Amino acid sequence: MTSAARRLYKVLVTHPEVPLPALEFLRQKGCETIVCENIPPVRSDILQKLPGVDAIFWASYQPLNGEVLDAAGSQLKAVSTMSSGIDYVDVPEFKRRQMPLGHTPGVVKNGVADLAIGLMIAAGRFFHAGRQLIENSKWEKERINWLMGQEIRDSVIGFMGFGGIGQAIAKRLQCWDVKKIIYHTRTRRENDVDFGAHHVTFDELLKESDFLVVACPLTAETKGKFHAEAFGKMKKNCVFVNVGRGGIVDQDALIEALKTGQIFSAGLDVMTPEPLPADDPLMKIPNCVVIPHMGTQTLKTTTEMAMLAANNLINALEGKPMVCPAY
Ligand SMILES: O=CC(=O)O
Repeated sequence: MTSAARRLYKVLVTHPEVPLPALEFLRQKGCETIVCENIPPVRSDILQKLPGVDAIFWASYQPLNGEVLDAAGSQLKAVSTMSSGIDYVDVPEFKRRQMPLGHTPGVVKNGVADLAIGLMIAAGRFFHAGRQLIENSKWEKERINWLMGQEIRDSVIGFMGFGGIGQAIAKRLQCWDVKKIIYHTRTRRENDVDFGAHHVTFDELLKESDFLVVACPLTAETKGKFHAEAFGKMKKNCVFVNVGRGGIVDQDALIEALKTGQIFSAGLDVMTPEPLPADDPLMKIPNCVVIPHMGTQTLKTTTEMAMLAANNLINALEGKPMVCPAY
């Protein structure tokens, strides 16, 4: 097909910071890109730019639902998020309309795994409490029994979820002299032997883990899964890390478990709400390390995510299956 005869697809990109290689790729493939200018994206602006587009590159955690699809119109052919988690997407509505939907799992695993290990260490070794003591001029001299943390060595590492992220963490831990790796998922992962990991029930996960890492998506099944009763079953030395989604945890119950010493400490990249207000009770707990949902925040990972989202769209526009369909 000559370039003159080639159909020019319009792609709305909802965020101006989408890495350039992805925009260049879309343009090379013959797409006109309409890039929203607001940071953070403004919904009314997105809705106003949507009519007539062929595809949507959704780089936002705002609800992606029927309103968006209606605003685009019947010529819309494909949507991809630039995220692994799609808890903000009305997937049943996409299914009902048979609208191709892509997302970007897989490529997020390395960035998130590095960060999860950082949180295991930061929470297990009281980075936040230590910093607070310095800030409050309470650095105690000549102490031995002070800020005593948990080591990863000789620990049972438990994963809630054992997909790409959990496995990337387990891979990194192979040289860490851990005692055992266990995980809970609905069904056993066939490749768990590659990581020396053992499938366990949810109760066993709670009762046996010295470090418990939440690395699963937020779904109807996982929502609020870590509640008071669950924290009550955990070991007192348990370091709880969440790189999944805040909604998987009953945050009040977590705060209580941390305050009462029911568990040892927590490291959270995700929480409720996001952004977390500075005066949230979570911020006042010394044995809790809180960081602002930055698991994928490296240039390498965000570029890979953007490229994957762009490839999802191009495939769908060319009538092929998306690289990573969300359903
Ligand atoms: O949280 C990050 C993602 O879902 O990609």
